[in-house]
Amino acid sequence: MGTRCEGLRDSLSPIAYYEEYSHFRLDCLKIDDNKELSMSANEDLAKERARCDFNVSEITNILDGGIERTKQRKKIESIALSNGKCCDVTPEETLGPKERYENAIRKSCLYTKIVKDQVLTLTGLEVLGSNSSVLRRTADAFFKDISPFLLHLGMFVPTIMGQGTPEQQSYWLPRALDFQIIGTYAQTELGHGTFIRGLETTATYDPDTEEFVIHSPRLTSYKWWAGGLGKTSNYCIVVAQLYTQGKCYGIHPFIVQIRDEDTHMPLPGVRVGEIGPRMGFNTADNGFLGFDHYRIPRNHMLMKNSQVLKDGTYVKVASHSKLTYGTMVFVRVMLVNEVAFNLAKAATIAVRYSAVRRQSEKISGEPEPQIIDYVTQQHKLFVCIATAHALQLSSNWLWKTFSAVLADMRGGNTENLPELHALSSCLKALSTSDSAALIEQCRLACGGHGYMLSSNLPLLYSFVTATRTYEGDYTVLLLQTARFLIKAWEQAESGNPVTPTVSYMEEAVVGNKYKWNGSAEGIIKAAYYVAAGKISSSVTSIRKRMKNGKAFEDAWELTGVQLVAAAEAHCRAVICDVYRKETVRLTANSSPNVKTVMDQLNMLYLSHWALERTGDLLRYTSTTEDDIISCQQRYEELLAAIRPNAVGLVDAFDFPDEILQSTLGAYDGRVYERLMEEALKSPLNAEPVNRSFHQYLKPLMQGKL
Ligand SMILES: CCCCCCCC/C=C\CCCCCCCCCC(=O)SCCNC(=O)CCNC(=O)[C@H](O)C(C)(C)COP(=O)(O)OP(=O)(O)OC[C@H]1O[C@@H](n2cnc3c(N)ncnc32)[C@H](O)[C@@H]1OP(=O)(O)O
Ligand SMILES: Cc1cc2nc3c(=O)[nH]c(=O)nc-3n(C[C@H](O)[C@H](O)[C@H](O)COP(=O)(O)OP(=O)(O)OC[C@H]3O[C@@H](n4cnc5c(N)ncnc54)[C@H](O)[C@@H]3O)c2cc1C
Repeated sequence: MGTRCEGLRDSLSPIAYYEEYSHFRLDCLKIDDNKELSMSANEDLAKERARCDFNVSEITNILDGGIERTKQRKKIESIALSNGKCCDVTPEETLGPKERYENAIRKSCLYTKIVKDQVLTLTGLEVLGSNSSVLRRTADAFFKDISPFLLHLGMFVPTIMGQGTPEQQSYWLPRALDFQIIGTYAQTELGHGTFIRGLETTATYDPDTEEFVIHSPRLTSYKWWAGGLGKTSNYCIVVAQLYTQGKCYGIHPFIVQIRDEDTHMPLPGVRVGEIGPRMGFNTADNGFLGFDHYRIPRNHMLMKNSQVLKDGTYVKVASHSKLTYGTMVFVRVMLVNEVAFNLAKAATIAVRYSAVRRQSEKISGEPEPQIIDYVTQQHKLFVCIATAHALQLSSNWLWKTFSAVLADMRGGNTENLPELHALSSCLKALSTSDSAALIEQCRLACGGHGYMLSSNLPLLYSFVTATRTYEGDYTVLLLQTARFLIKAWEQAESGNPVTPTVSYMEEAVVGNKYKWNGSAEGIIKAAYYVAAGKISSSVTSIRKRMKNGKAFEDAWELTGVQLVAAAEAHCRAVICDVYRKETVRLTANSSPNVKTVMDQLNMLYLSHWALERTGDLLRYTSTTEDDIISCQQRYEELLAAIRPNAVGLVDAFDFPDEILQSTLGAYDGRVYERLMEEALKSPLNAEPVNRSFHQYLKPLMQGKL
């Protein structure tokens, strides 16, 4: 579909290509076969690029984290994409489930080999650290859906790094990084996903043989969901309840071999398979796994945070009881980046398409406008670009926070872990929820063609909507943040110091109402006051319920709706704040027009959320109706100001066509030609008459059924 993919079939024009594969003439489709489908780029998009008034690559560099990082990313992308083998001649989505999986494995091996042979030599292990988002982004040129290797690199390897002792790491990591073994992360069970203390798989230590006995006592204890588990992995991290010397010590991670390294057959005592079709992730062989008194060596328990000695003595090493949850915190941090990237893709597709698509008449008899010229379309799309920026910059900031807390923890200081947990939980919840909703908005903004799988918007949605659930459900994670906020509020009330991300509480506990001021800083402050107001209301409700005789747990449960809203408001204020500060910092030395357009996007995001939350502003601050009216007016002015630069802004995300994989979003804007080219690849078009005609239709139509 992209330029390099076309190279695969360079010698054939689209029509000749179709005829070659379809065995019948295109006149059946009433296309004049003397005319080639247009190969030239769309003129409207060319005009959009000509009118863009800022230097596109400057914004690309900002989003990448600097010019050197852009160069590095482009180098990695060009290595991976240069051989053209990433493309499928037959669209992935037209294959049956088995063929899709096999094709995904073929491409995963191909991509892995490119990474091992060419990318690693360039970057070293950095490719799995600060460059992992580049690796992830480039992988999308190979997979429209998900690679079965995602969990290997995304969770298996990070768990060994985060939970293994140095000896365990030096044994397992070289094998895993060289793909001599492939693993996944099997935590969730049929019966429990959220409440991990309730997991039922057991790991019982037997000092006589110095082994753990892994067992699934009942159906609900079967592991369920792990990506790459069904058919691909031969090892996995199993999270199980640890029993030793007759006592249960709670859940712990174990490395478990599930398949023979040579034959790939499941080992005796292991029952493993794939869980069946799902809304997305259909190339990721998500699996189930059960154990029948299956034995593993003692040193296969990951022992960085706690150990079982040879005689069965349990030793707690870690200074914080939740360090075993470390991989989840890491992945939540990574996911903010992941969804920012997917939203940027959707925005690129929808904005480019909206510049190409013409529909209706603004003024009777006048030429049909580009749909991007409707203010309602701008309202749907520009917030998507702004949110992609907001989440990308918040994700960089969160990554820095995560790295700092990790460094502290290496020195034994876990003081900042609760704040990191609260932040990563709410940022994961909001970023995934916002991105899923906005990707769907992009699909709707593309009308009927957005519904085509070849637009790539449905697949992007089905992937991103899952991120709202996995790695901690939206509501559940916001309730975790709420626990932290309520405690912080009580600290602030009693005059004790609070941590940086909740320092706004110190001023807000006094109870004054904030007077609205429409500047960026004013909106951010108002957002913090809304958060404080909601936290305060939640505290009041809990206290009232307890005064009326409820236990704390019941009062908390009954206040759940308010608590989720409070955590949401807190997180929104943090995103607004970080997005503003990072925009100002990162554009300090930018050219004036880049500064202006980045500021406009930032103001658009802030005004958008102020308008979305007018009820809250009226309730928790001294905002008046006139303030809301002027905010609305400013918002509409921003839509108009951003409009000429919209295509430039999505070009700045710098997605090669191979990564976008979209008929609607390709750089040259040949939307209609690409839609037809893809339609012609449908297996149903491979023959002029389908056999069902003879088998069913004809007998029905002739009354012979
Ligand atoms: C070829 C391909 C190339 C690809 C390139 C690869 C690059 C990879 C890059 C990135 C992509 C990554 C993609 C990965 C895909 C992942 C797929 C999905 C995987 C999964 O879903 S795995 C399963 C995840 N499961 C969950 O998240 C479960 C959610 N539940 C929980 O986390 C917990 O049960 C709970 C937090 C809800 C509750 O825990 P519980 O023990 O019951 O605790 P509480 O009693 O509620 O709280 C006690 C106390 O502890 C605090 N606390 C809880 N959790 C943490 C924590 N993690 N850290 C610190 N503190 C924690 C809690 O707040 C309480 O504190 P308090 O008492 O209030 O002070
Ligand atoms: C595509 C995909 C891939 C996945 N990959 C993996 C993987 O590789 N490895 C792995 O181990 N797992 C994986 N999972 C599982 C995933 O982590 C869980 O599904 C997720 O954590 C949610 O848990 P659950 O399914 O038990 O939902 P539930 O907890 O049953 O949630 C159902 C509803 O109940 C609500 N709820 C639950 N508890 C509470 C509460 N305390 N308070 C208020 N409301 C509550 C939730 O908000 C939700 O609305 C994957 C899931 C998906 C969809």
